[in-house]
Amino acid sequence: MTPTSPLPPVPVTDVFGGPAPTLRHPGLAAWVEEMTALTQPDAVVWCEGSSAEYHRLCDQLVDQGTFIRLSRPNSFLARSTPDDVARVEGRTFVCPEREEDAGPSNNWREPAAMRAELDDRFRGAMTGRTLYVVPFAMGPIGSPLTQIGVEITDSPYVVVSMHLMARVGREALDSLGTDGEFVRAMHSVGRPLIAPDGSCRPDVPWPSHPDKYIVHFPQDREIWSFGSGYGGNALLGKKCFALRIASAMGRDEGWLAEHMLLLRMTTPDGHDLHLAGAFPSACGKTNLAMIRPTLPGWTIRTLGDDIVWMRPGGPGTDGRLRAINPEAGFFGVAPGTGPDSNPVAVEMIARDTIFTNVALTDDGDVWWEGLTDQPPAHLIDWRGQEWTPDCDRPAAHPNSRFTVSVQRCPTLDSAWDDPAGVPVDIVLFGGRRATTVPLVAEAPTWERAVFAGATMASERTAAAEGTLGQVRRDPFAMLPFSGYHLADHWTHWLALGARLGPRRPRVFQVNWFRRGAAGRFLWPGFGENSRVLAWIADRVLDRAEAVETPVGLVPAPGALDITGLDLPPGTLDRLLDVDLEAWQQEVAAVREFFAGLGDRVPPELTRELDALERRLAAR
Ligand SMILES: Nc1nc2c(ncn2[C@@H]2O[C@H](COP(=O)(O)OP(=O)(O)OP(=O)(O)O)[C@@H](O)[C@H]2O)c(=O)[nH]1
Ligand SMILES: O=C([O-])CC(=O)C(=O)O
Ligand SMILES: [Mn+2]
Repeated sequence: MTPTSPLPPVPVTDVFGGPAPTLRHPGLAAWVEEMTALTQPDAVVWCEGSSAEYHRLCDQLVDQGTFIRLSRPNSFLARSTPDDVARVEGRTFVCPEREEDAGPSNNWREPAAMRAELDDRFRGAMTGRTLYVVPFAMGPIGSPLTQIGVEITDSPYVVVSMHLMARVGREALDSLGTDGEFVRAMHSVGRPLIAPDGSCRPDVPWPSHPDKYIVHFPQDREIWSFGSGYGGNALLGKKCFALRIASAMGRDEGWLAEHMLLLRMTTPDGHDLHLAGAFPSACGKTNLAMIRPTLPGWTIRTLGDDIVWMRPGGPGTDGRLRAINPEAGFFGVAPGTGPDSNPVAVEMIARDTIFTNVALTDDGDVWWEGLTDQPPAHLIDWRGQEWTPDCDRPAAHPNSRFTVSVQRCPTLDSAWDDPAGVPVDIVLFGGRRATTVPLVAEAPTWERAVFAGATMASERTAAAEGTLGQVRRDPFAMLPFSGYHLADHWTHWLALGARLGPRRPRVFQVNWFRRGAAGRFLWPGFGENSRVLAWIADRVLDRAEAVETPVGLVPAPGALDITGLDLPPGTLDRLLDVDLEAWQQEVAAVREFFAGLGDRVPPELTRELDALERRLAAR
């Protein structure tokens, strides 16, 4: 090695070149210094989360070609490179000390070996760039459920996205005090502007690196993300912290971090019920969270669309599960979002929104499949290429997204920022299944509820790399997001149910995606899902009829309100049908799945599987 002269001091400022905030937390200061020495940026900028900071960085992103300013107010389009459009599950690692604690669903490496590899990747990774320090809170400041994180990143796109998705800045920093605990979230796009031979190279609109690493050390509450600028890989408050790290914290501390939407529904006679629903990626959480009910008299208010943290209420509460949405923004799927399917979202994203990988119209606005029935005659597609309707390719990437603050949501519930959270009355498990799973079924016991969550399966979507349409087991919609062994997660749910006793939420399985012979969806979905929610609410309020099936309680004839729906005769029967042969195959698939998880599967769930098999045989 050639001897190196000591590095010149790196300027440390705020985003305008003014003084950085005075820091009272020596542990945080030391970590930032250590990361600066490792990655060798030209400058260090501390973020305070102000709107002036947001606008400054957006202007900078426009200047450097990452953002295109749109005609809708204060909105921007970013186009990623074609190899950086979704989460990379194959390059995502969960690295506790012992491999068996990560479980077979997670990629694992021995932590010291992984740290050495990351050290190599991050050494000098930010040369020529600015290192941003982004303190953020997940959850309302001052809530017992809230956790603090600090993301270090060399991507201003990530900084502005974090502004929208989390509570960034001063308050988060202050709530750390002098020695508060925080999650260390280290991110680099992995494209230094000074090559190893010392030569400079120009920046590109979407810097990234072909070898990506999304690494979690749950025991150290630490995340290292390298090579990607895409949402789930780079906005580290979201999947990495609020699900993978937080689920491990919850296991240790008796709470839950789940891939769920959160809403409040009010019945026509004024009952308020809170619902938390787990659906895999791109299976309808955002849509359900913002549903505009077609049934008269029902109101839905939005609390969250992707992540819920919940714990049994502490002293002075009613002992039920209390839930918060730890995020402060929505990172939603664009395709399929239109005035008919999700009018609330369409209104929400009319301004102040960052779009990624959608198409650009000739008048400087955005378009994607499903926004309008007829596509515009000419577009620039998500790759920046000319597009006309006769092109044989989508104009927007199937996983193109909008990023927007919750404040823009027209149906936002007033309690979304309540430090106490909301009580959970109902838990929903949903998936995308063309066959087998009925439109709705209630789990009659807690064991059967946990069994329903543990055996969820769904067709693969564009939200992650992989083959679309293939059915895979996705327990609790957490397969790609659990920070520990999946089967331990089920044990945790069983224990929590025992602790809650009669204050447990009621649990229902739903499937909006069952298809008929012609391959078309049998159920109209979207706003019409309010009919299913109404039956669920009335079950909880003890005023809706159900009939038993081997797979749970389904609406009795006439109990699900379908008045005014244009359903061909027999459709509801097919939607609620329990196909014995399909369920026998399901039992076999679950048995194989359980076998792959070894002896960590709780015996309660193996007993439930046997019981299901017996109920099917008895039919
Ligand atoms: N047929 C049908 N499609 C739906 C329904 N709800 C949502 N979708 C479609 O499913 C896709 C994903 O919906 P989202 O609500 O964005 O899914 P999500 O679970 O929030 O996705 P992530 O943000 O990846 O976690 C969109 O293309 C929707 O149009 C429904 O009730 N019926
Ligand atoms: O995390 C992401 O990239 C988007 C998302 O919500 C999911 O995939 O569930
Ligand atoms: Mn999601």
